[in-house]
This record gives sequence, structure tokens and C-alpha cells, in this order.
Amino acid sequence: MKVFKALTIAGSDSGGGAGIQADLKTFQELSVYGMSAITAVTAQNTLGVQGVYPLDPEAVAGQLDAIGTDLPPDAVKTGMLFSGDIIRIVAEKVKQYEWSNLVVDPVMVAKGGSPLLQEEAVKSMTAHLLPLALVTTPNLPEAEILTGLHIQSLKEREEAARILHAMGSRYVVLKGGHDPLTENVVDLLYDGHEFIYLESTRIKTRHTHGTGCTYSAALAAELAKGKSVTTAVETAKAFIQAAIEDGLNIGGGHGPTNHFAYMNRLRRFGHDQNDQ
Ligand SMILES: Nc1ncnc2c1ncn2[C@@H]1O[C@H](COP(=O)(O)OP(=O)(O)O)[C@@H](O)[C@H]1O
Ligand SMILES: Cc1ncc(COP(=O)(O)OP(=O)(O)O)c(N)n1
Repeated sequence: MKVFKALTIAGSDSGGGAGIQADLKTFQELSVYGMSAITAVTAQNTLGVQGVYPLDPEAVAGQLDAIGTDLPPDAVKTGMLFSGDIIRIVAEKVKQYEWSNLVVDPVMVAKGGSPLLQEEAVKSMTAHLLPLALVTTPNLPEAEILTGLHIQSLKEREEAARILHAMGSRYVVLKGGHDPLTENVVDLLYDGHEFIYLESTRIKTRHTHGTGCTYSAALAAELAKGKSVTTAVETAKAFIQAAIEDGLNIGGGHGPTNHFAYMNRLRRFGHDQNDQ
């Protein structure tokens, strides 16, 4: 049996809802062997981020070499990268090891407002990493910063997706979770030719910690299994929808999404089918 492997290059969330921890849980749920290269350690829980401790770029390079020389991943995703120096090292290693199934989640700010990327690193992201991406998955505020557009209408979302595609990402998923005005959540997938809208019911909950990380990890896991980008995006959307619907009311603040939910439902559905 082939073992599909995915690598996350991201920050650690001590609370377990976002970052490396969310990614590895998602990989595991989707039957993909998970590997990690940690860029920064955060002291974080459902109430917010209490501390950020970046790693030396050399430590990131060392982890990527350890993986690149022995455990070639079938897909790679990036999350919190923190600095321009780390971004440049990651881009260098992605090229050196020819990792082509790259999902770039351009993480910038945690939901509570804590910065997870230095302001001056945005330029490195567009110059060095986006051109290597198979898919990039910005939320609306991230897309505004990357493109310089003020995004309100669907037309402006399409324009932002066009710009991000022109920056080098072969596919763009513009996530719509941050649009408070729409009743449904609308994500936009662009492949350079057509726009595909993925719409789902907006779940009214405050337990959404780690939605973006979980979504991009599910996407990377499906790509690792050889799925097309469109199919992987559809599965990632179903995965995050279930994870938010069954969000975990733990801690005193924004609880994490439920990484068990999607597979639990599939297992339950399979079980019911067999019983009939
Ligand atoms: N309240 C919600 N109900 C349903 N889906 C949501 C909700 N919030 C976010 N999502 C979905 O979760 C994913 C992450 O979205 P978003 O919140 O925009 O990104 P991020 O977590 O990076 O800020 C997207 O697929 C989005 O559609
Ligand atoms: C270590 C770490 N990485 C990324 C994030 C941001 O994750 P996201 O999925 O966007 O979730 P929220 O911050 O919106 O809860 C993070 N918080 N920590």
C-alpha cells in the first residue's frame, strides 16, 4: 500500500487548534502521513496569542533538509512563516527539492489580532513563495494586503484572484469567512481561466479557531493523494464545514474546530448504509 506523505511548514500552537497541530490532526484524519517543519513556537490558547518565539532560519532549513533527503513529501503546505528570512529559506528548499504540490496559506494575523508575520515579510511572500505555489489560500484581509486592493464586491474578489494568479500561484482560493455581510460563506477558486464559487451555510459559532490552517491542511492532504486541485478544494470545504459545525466548546474563548467531525460523519454514514 502506498503511504501518502504531506509536510506542513508552520508555527506551533500550544492550544492545539491551529498551526502545526491542526495540520497534523487533519493529515491524520485524511489518512495521510504527516511531517512538520516548525518555524516558530507560539504560546497560545482559545483566548489568544500570549507569545511568539521564532526559530532561527537555520533550524528551519535543517528540518527541511532532514525531510528532503529522506522523506520526500507528496504535498507541502506553508502556514505561519513569521519573517522574510524564513520565507526565503523555505522558497530555496522548495526549489532545491522540487516540491511542486505546494499550498501557500499566507498566514498574517491570528483571529485575536496578534501578528504572525512581520510586515516587511509580505514582499518576500509575493517575490519568493507565491511564484512556487500550486495553490494559495488567502482570506479576504490577506488578499487585500497581498494585492493592495480594497475588496468588497464579488468583482473585486475576482480581480484580487487574477492578481494573485499573475503573481505566480497557479490556482487561487480566496476564502470568504471574513465577509460579515453575506448569509452564506462564499469561497472563490480561480485557475487562471474560470471562477468557481463554493458556497456553504455560514455557521453561527465562535468556535472557529484554526479554520484557515485546517482548510489548507485538508487541501494539501488531498493533493498528496493525487486528487485534482478542484476535487481537493471541494473535499477541503466539506472537511472545514463539518469541523466548524461540530466546533469544540473547550477553553474560555474561541474554541477550535473539530478535526474528527468529517471522518466521523463519513464513518457514521458508511455504517448506516451497511445496516440497511
Ligand atoms: N462561520 C463559518 N461558517 C462556515 N464556513 C466558514 C465559516 N468561517 C469560515 N469558514 C470557512 O472556513 C475556511 C477558512 O475561512 P476564513 O475564515 O476565511 O479563513 P482564515 O481562517 O484563514 O481566516 C473557508 O473555507 C471558509 O469558507
Ligand atoms: C501557530 C499559528 N498558525 C496560524 C494561526 C492562524 O490560524 P487560522 O487558521 O487563521 O486561525 P485563527 O487564528 O483565525 O484562529 C495561528 N493562530 N497560530
